[in-house]
Amino acid sequence: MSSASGPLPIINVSALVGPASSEDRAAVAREIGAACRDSGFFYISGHGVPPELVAGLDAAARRFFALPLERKMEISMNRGGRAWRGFFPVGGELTSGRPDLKEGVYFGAEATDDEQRPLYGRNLFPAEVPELRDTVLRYLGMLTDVGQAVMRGIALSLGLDEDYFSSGYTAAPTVLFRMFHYPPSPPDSDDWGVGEHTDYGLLTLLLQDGNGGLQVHTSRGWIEAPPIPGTFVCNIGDMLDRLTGGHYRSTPHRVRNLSGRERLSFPFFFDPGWDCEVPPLPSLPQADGGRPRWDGQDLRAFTGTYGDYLLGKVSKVFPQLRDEVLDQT
Ligand SMILES: O=C(O)CCC(=O)C(=O)O
Ligand SMILES: [Fe+2]
Repeated sequence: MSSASGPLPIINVSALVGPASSEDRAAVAREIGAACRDSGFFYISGHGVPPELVAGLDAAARRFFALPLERKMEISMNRGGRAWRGFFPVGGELTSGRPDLKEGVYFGAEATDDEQRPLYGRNLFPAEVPELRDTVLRYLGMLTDVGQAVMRGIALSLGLDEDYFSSGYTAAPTVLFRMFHYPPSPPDSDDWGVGEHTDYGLLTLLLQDGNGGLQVHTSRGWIEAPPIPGTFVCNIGDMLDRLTGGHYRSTPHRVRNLSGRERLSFPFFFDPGWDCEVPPLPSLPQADGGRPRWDGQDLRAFTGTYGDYLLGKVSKVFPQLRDEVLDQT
C-alpha cells in the first residue's frame, strides 16, 4: 500500500485555550471546521501543555515498558475488572479482529471502586514506576481542558454557542487515556501495530514520540502523519461524524512502526458523557448521501447512549473482557 507524505494543517488553538477576542476565536474555529470537513485530522499547537510534562510522561512510560513482562503483568487488565484499566501484552488487543503488534496500559479519569458503571473506576499504577501516577493524572487533567477548548472551536465552527458541548455532551465527559509501546516491525512486515479503525467518540488528542508510523486514510489516499514536536495530532471520532451527519469525518487510520526503534504513543480520548445519546444535529443535512463507511457500519442507524456504543466496541477489541464487562451491566 503506497502512502504519500501529505500535509495535515497545524492549527494554533491558543485563542480557544486562553482569553481572546471573539474574532480570534472565530478565526481558529474556521480553520478547525475546514480540517474536520477535509480529512478530520489536524495538528494543534498553542495548547498550553508544558513540554516538561510531556517529557516526564515519555520517560516514565519508557521505564515501565522496559520492565520484565511479569512485572508489567502485576497491573494486568484482568485485575482492572470492568473498569477496563491496566496493562495488556503484545497480541492482547484486537483491531478489526486481528491482534495488534503493541502492548499498552489503559487509564481513565480516576474514580473510586464504588462507581457503578463499566469502563470507570480506579486506575492501576505500577509500584516500580511511582512517578507515573502523578504524571498521568496531571496529564489527564490538562488534556481534558485542551479537549474542552478544541470542542469550543468545533461548536463555533458549526454555528453553535461555544459552550454547546461543555454544557451538554461533555459536561461530564468520558475520558480515556492509553500509553502504547510498538516494538519495531520487520521492514517487510504485513502486520499492523494498530489495524485500520476509526475512533469512537468526539476527539482524540494523540502524543507520539519521534519515530512516526501513523497513517491516515484521506480522500487523497493514505498519508503519513509524522510527529511534529510541541503538537498533538487531533482527530475526530464516530460521535462527531454522527452528530454532524457526516460533515465532520471520523477518518480511518492505522500504525506500522518501521523505524527500527521502540515507538511510544499516548492517545487521549475526549468523549461524550456515558449516558448521553448523541443524535444528529437537526441544523445539518446528511452530507454523504448514504456513502458506505470503511467498515460498512451505518453510524446513523445506531440507537442508544454513548456508553452502549463504547461497550459494543470494547467487546470486539478485548473479547476476553467482554463477559466480565457485559455480565455486570
Ligand atoms: O498509536 C498511535 O499513533 C495511534 C493509536 C490509535 O489510533 C488509537 O489508539 O486509537
Ligand atoms: Fe485511533
